[in-house]
Amino acid sequence: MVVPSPSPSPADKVALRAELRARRREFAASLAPDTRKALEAELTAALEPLLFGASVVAAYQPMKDEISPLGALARAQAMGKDIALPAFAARDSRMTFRSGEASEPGPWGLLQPPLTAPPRQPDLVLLPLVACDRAGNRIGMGQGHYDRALEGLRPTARLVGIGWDFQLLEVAIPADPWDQRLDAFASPAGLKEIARQ
Ligand SMILES: Nc1nc2c(c(=O)[nH]1)N(C=O)[C@@H](CNc1ccc(C(=O)N[C@@H](CCC(=O)O)C(=O)O)cc1)CN2
Ligand SMILES: Nc1ncnc2c1ncn2[C@@H]1O[C@H](COP(=O)(O)OP(=O)(O)OP(=O)(O)O)[C@@H](O)[C@H]1O
Repeated sequence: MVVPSPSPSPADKVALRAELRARRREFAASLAPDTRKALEAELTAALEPLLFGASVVAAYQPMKDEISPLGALARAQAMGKDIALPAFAARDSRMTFRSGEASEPGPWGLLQPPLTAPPRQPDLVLLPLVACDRAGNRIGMGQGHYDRALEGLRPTARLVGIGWDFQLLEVAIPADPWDQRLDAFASPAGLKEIARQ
């Protein structure tokens, strides 16, 4: 008898993270620079309508395999919005969002605003991700940085996961109790709103 496969168990989150990180690495390595630029421009276009309604837009300094949200951030800045980026005092400290240029090396290998820059409460957060599913469950880098930082921002902040098209999975991602669900996923293919359950 063929038994339909159940949704993945929590252990599968670890396996999915490893698998999708590998896919992200291979995909990014396969992109010619012009192709990558064109895909990132499509992402900016997909995000633009969301920027108008926001006051404070948070994004991230991309790692080499991640799609860049910096085009959208530049658009937001040109519209006169406040922009913010993640910052950490130390590897084990809580992530905060701060305004200012990503000018200082951070403890996780990413440039960040100086810790003297003012903290911000974004109402639109563009989140990096390894993968997400159609219900808005997200797999990140596995440190819980966003889950913790976003706790206090709900329900006002809109959470939009950002990725290459294939990072939106058809399989369900097992949700942990602390996981913050996404409101939408944006990629070069466009913006997909997540239906509220
Ligand atoms: N571009 C980007 N910025 C981000 C995140 C992210 O996923 N992507 N984060 C999401 O929460 C936060 C930072 N969290 C991170 C958690 C783990 C690793 C990490 O494991 N990086 C390396 C190892 C480098 C190291 O250990 O110093 C790796 O890729 O293996 C990086 C960032 C905030 N900023
Ligand atoms: N709100 C929270 N309070 C306390 N611990 C938390 C909270 N959110 C996450 N954690 C801890 O962080 C760890 C990693 O969580 P998870 O695997 O969901 O990270 P992630 O969403 O993939 O990573 P990131 O947000 O950094 O990209 C979990 O083991 C959990 O114990």
